Amino acid sequence: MSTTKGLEGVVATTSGVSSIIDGVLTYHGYNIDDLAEHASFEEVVYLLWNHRLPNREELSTFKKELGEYAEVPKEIFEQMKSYPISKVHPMAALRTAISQLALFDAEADDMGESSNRKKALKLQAQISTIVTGFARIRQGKEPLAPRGDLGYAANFLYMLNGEEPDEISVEALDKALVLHADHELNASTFTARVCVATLSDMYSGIVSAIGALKGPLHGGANERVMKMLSEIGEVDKAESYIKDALSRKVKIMGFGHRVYKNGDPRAKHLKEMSRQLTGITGEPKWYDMSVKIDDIVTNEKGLLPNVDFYSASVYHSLGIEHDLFTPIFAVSRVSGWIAHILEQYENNRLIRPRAEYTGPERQKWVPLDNR
Ligand SMILES: CC(=O)SCCNC(=O)CCNC(=O)[C@H](O)C(C)(C)COP(=O)(O)OP(=O)(O)OC[C@H]1O[C@@H](n2cnc3c(N)ncnc32)[C@H](O)[C@@H]1OP(=O)(O)O
Ligand SMILES: O=C([O-])CC(=O)C(=O)O
Repeated sequence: MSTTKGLEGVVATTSGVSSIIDGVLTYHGYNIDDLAEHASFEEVVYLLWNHRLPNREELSTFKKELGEYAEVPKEIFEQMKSYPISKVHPMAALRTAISQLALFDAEADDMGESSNRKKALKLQAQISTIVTGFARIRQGKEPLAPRGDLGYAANFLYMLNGEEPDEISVEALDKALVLHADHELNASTFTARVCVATLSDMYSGIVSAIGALKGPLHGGANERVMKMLSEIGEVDKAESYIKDALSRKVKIMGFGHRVYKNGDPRAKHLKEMSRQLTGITGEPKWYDMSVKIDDIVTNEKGLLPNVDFYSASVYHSLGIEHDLFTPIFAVSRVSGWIAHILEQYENNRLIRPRAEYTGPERQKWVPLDNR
């Protein structure tokens, strides 16, 4: 048996959802640069689930459906109020709430195609209500009912802040959601596929994926990037901070990637958004500091920023609390997880690789009293 640590380079499935070929990312064949420029998040979700772009009427129906399903059972919020809320990370709250959501869905274990499609809509619509509801509850406020007349990104910001967002914020969040929606067989998507390949239900797949996304080597990196920027505080302190961290072999969050060795194509879009938004908020130091760190890490280690690096200063500029960065990643990525779960169900086989045994052999049983 041969092993590849971390399954690097191992092709574990076929997929028609998204591709990374020669450093180019596509969702169902559409280049991420085109989608970032032209597509709304709802169009991207439709594309990922239906393998084609919607026409005007289909898009309008799809948006309406997302609006109709966005309300969550009141018990979800009642339960949140009983969490030890000051100590609960929003990703942990999200993981629990999505699991709880399944209890209120009579069709949770129905594997029929139309039932799965309905669950997909519910999950995509309700994850936004859950993340924003938790953010409000921990501030002592009541969650807000979703507004079906707003688009997905606008409704998220409305439910978070309690006021209609400005156009620039909506556009920025919408683009960030587009950029995070899917990414081939990343760790959380693989987790979701492994889970549902046992023919477990969609909610279980999403709960598993949230657990994987939460880790700092994956989606959890964006919050840590902002922690690092905040610790550095000023642009002229960046160089000594980063060089010191590198000399101590500390990983710089938001850099490096298992697949991209010549740069993550999403990073340039987020970099430009960071430049614009930090200019608008009058806090260009976050962008300047990020660029400085980018230069140092590239020069010192040859590592380039991934999607998590500039998204930190983008979300910060939108006034979003730092521990909500990864939940927002989940709000977007649930679309990709669902697309992969549907694809897995369509052509399923249990995912069960092997492990090369490295433990001791021929051990002799020792009775309890003799140990
Ligand atoms: C949405 C996403 O999930 S994007 C990724 C988000 N995660 C991060 O930003 C966390 C920081 N980055 C990392 O930890 C890694 O680059 C990962 C997890 C993204 C990729 O991991 P792998 O492909 O396993 O690369 P691996 O960790 O083996 O790194 C190879 C070498 O580069 C170094 N390296 C990789 N990333 C970094 C980093 N961010 N800072 C410093 N050194 C790094 C490693 O220490 C290792 O060095 P060594 O060979 O001297 O031991
Ligand atoms: O693909 C990966 O390994 C991580 C990543 O960039 C993502 O999930 O967006």
